[in-house]
Amino acid sequence: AQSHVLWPEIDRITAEQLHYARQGVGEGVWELFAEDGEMRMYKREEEVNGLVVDPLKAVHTVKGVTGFEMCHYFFSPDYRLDWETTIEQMKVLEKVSDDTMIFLQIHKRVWPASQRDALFWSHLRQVPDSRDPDAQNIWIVCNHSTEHHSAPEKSNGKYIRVFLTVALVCQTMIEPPKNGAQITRDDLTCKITYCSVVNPGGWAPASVLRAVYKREYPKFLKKFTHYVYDQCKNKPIRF
Ligand SMILES: CCCCCc1ccc(-c2ccc(S(=O)(=O)CCO)cc2)cc1CCc1ccccn1
Repeated sequence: AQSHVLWPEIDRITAEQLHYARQGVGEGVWELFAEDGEMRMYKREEEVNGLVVDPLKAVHTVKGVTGFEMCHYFFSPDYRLDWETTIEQMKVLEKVSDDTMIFLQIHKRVWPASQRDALFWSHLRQVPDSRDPDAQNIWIVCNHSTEHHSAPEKSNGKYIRVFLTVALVCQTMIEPPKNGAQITRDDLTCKITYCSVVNPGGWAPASVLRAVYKREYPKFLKKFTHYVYDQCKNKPIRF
């Protein structure tokens, strides 16, 4: 992927999002708006040109899966329609490399707003932890809006294009069994940070957008994490 024209942007945005995900929710004005078991979901209320673009940050802890497994199921197109309930269609426009693809997604219409689509590159990467060099247990998927010749903005003008930056950062914690036995899924914990900023791209009532985010994001993260647990529970562990 290093040769692709997008590579410098992918490298920069992925590094930025990793740094942003690591910032605690203590700083700044994060408002807790949803809790469910170990999941905590925060938002900041922000508007750009009168459009709601509330940044979202969720933290969650899921036992029994690794960070790689969580990021793999988030990245791979093969499973997306199993857990993403807000999309009508999904297409891989370009496979840049094994760890980088360009997606076009048509999202379900949220009445009374117009229907949206999202065009973004998606990049999966294992990151060495700068603070703990031998920690090989952090994975990130970064999704960021992009252009693409086969999905021009004005192709049919049927959908308003959203602009998004999303990061899923997952860290595997292992509680080694006392008796030196082999690691099982009971010894695994995945610490998740999910960050997203979605600019709706065109006008949508602030009240509608905030209601959608409040309803959809907790549902999405809960459904996604349960889906990955169920997919992995009877399979060999993949780090
Ligand atoms: C009037 C509504 C305008 C915004 C509609 C919209 C469009 C796109 C997105 C969205 C959200 C998450 C991703 S992802 O994390 O990369 C996973 C891959 O799909 C990509 C796109 C969101 C939303 C807002 C509605 C909504 C909120 C949470 C979840 C789903 N939908």
